[in-house]
Amino acid sequence: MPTADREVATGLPPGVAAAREELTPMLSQYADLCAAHGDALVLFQVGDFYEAFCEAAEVVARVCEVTLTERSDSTGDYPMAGIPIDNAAPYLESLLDAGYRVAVGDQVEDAEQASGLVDRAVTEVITPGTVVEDDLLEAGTTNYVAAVAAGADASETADAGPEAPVGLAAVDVSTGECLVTSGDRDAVAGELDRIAPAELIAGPDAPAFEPADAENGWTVHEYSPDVFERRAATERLEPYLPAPDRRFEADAELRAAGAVLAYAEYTQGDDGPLSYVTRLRRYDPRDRLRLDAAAQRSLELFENRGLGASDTLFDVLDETSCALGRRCLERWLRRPLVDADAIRSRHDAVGELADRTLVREGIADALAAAYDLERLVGRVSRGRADARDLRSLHATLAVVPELKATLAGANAGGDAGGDGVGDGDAGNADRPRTDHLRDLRDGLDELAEVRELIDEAIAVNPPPEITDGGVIREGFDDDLDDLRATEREGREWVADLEASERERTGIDSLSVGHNQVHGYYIEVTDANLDRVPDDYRRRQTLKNSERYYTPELKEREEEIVGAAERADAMEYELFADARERVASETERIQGLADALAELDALCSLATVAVAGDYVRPEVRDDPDAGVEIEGGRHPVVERAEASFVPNDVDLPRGSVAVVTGPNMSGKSTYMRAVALATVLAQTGSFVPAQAASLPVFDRLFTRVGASDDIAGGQSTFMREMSELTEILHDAGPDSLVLLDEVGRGTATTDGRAIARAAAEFVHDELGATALFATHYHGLTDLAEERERVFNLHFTATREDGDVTFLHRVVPGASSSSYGVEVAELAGVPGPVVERSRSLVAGDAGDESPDGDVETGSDGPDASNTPDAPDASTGGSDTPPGEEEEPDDVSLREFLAEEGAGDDAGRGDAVADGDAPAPDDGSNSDETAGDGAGSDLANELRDLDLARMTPIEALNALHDLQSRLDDGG
Ligand SMILES: Nc1ncnc2c1ncn2[C@@H]1O[C@H](COP(=O)(O)OP(=O)(O)OP(=O)(O)O)[C@@H](O)[C@H]1O
Repeated sequence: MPTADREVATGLPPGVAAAREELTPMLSQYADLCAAHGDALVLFQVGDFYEAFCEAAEVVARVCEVTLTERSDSTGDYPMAGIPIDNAAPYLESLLDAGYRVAVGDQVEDAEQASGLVDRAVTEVITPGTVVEDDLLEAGTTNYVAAVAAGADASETADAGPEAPVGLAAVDVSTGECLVTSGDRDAVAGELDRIAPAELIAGPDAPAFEPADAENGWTVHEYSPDVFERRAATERLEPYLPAPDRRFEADAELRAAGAVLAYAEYTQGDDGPLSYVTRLRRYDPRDRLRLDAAAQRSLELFENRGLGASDTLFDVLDETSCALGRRCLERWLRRPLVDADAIRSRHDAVGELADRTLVREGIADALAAAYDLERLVGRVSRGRADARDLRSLHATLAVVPELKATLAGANAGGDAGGDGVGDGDAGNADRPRTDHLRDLRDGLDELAEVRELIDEAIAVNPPPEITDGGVIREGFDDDLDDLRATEREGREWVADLEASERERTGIDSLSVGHNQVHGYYIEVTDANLDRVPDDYRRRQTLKNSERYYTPELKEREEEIVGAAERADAMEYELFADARERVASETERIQGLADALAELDALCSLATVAVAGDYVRPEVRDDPDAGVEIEGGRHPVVERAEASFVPNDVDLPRGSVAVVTGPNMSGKSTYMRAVALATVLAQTGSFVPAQAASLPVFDRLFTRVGASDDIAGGQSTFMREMSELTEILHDAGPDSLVLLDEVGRGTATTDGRAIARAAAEFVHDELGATALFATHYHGLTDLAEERERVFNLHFTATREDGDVTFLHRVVPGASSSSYGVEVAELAGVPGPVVERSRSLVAGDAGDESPDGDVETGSDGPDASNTPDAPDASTGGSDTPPGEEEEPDDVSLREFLAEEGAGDDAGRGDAVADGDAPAPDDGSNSDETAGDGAGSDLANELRDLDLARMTPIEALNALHDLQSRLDDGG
């Protein structure tokens, strides 16, 4: 979240306020704008610069790193700082990053035409959530401002608790997209996480919503509470949709929608309704797979947390050709579907595009020429588009006939063979294969009249300015052509003048020129002045020459200048008129933008499916359907791992798979791969597997190891527990739950008890389908006690002390965590590793022999699969919570963790395998040795590792180790 630079208040700078009586007219105008925009920093146009004065100037100078100058006038001396208008974007970005809203005070009349002070007005308030400038917006992303509002009985809402309805509305001011929904506090919090607005304005009685990720979250801004009033909101919405009070289910929705549009209008210069906001889409969060911020983060959908490969799922999926498609794909991935037919329909289209290589490539090539239609049409209807924008719009419209033809080819082609992908362009039947693509093709609006209008009206390579002429194409308007012809002929006449005057006067060095101040002139050197004709009038005297004009030249000049000026003005009018005519088709252009975006997103999914060898999942909407995947892979990790090992998944509905195995063996990767397959399938994508049959889940929960906050100690555990709380409250039979190392943020005994109780609750009470990775091997005996709990584990082999991870999942429970080996692999110093080994040996006795653990006597019982749930497990015999963990296990836990990094070591499991650890006290003393060693052992025992940060623990360990080396 931007750090608001709040040392100096926005609005009227104190220095300007103090001198209010003595201000010059210009500063007085500045003061008025500041006073009217008390929540913003006003940038005030003075010629080619945006200026700020007094304390505001100091802010601009500091934040934008520009020079602070001093201005003197009748007001006195005061600071001033400015940024160039031509290159304002980076400076505006710095101000936004520093937490400011910027009110742009533009000159709104031509300085040359103004009699006296130039009129200025705030034309736009730039805020993080409402920027529309391309330079400040990332291509292909959405940028929302959102509003949250309480319902009609607002005064009661604050006390009404978390169940009271909250309205949420979000608008992307650059494209006009507007979403409206409502739900209880938790549902709205989840939606906010998903929408990820850049800015949030909250109604007077709305609950406070904090972003889950403070770094990338939204800025909360205060805004006038009046706009949240029911009547004000209704009036605000009327220009956007008829009878708004009847269109919204919840009163809170109406208020949120009215408020967010009030704010959006305010930031766009308060010029009335935003004509390009043509659709307010109401939706119910339950119509989409609910993925809260924790799930989005832990599955690394959009943000890489540096735990594995460097990409995100979105990076893997994004093969889009244009910004429209990229934004659409992002929306899809943030909001996967829950309607099985809609999912299948997307799969149909992806399948067809995957099969038709030439068609797919043709579409991708065509779309690569498409500009960001949504943002273009936004600029057109805001009256901000220039001639180049209209040309970009034309280039994008020109793509449509080509796309239609290409798609016609797709539909005319035959079936290339089942659900396999990338089978080529075989066959020639003339029946459309998928309704989805056929509908898309039929819906592509060519907007031929708009395309023709732009083509006829706008010059092919227009200049950036629309006021200086050159933007209207010749032949579009006869009057304009006449004026341009007059101008051209005049210039040609002037061009010929030099030769004719030389001939007439006999002065070979005579020249004809032009400058801004004096216009056209005839220049004669002093040596030839005696030959100057009588009709020459002196215009200017230079050092060695004189400049003249003739009455005819003057007349011609006036003709040229007059024609040029009138032509420029006329061009502007013609341009504005053309722009308005295009703007009147905003809704159709937005419809086309939607279709192009969808086509691009589908093509992207198809390209990824072919390149990544994905398969179309069977989507089952019967309530008993479970997850069945053959040869499943993790779509992101497989790109970084040259030899990724595919694994099968057989997770019946409502079952809980307890996944054990060594550190680094692939447990988390496996569990995430299952969740990602669900997300991909419900997004409409194929999945990385040989075969997959998947149910439609309505919510996906993740609670993944407390590994990302190493200094957090207690608070990390608190967060872990509050995430767990949410799952245990909200998950149900249609939820998929991933629990990864629940309980590891606290002391082993407590953690283990919590893990077990949570697993039991998920199974007994929630009936959710769950994967539960743990190093608490005792949990595996749940499989014996609960009908739908079964064990899976990951294998490793150990030869000559070297551990090899096979990354292969097999039924049954695991025996060892290999925490010490992982610590060694990670480079923990030899003496510490050796000492750990001897401690492990002391604990485990002879029960964890070296060698292949997969098939050894302490290996898992392969029969304990969902098909054979009654088989025995390899888990501990002692129920968790009842067994006192030997104290030195905590040391090993720490060693493994420190050594293997965040995702690796969870060493508690070393003593937690099949073989129960020997009883505590005596063993610890024994392994620690006599004398100094036993003192050290006592000190070790007394360390309260659960309350230490890893760094503190490492220091303590280092100290003990040095004393051991020194003989105590
Ligand atoms: N199926 C696989 N094929 C190849 N490599 C894999 C596979 N699964 C995981 N890996 C590799 O092993 C690493 C560790 O995997 P992962 O984090 O899933 O292990 P883990 O068992 O959850 O570890 P820990 O218990 O220490 O958290 C991954 O980063 C990846 O590089």
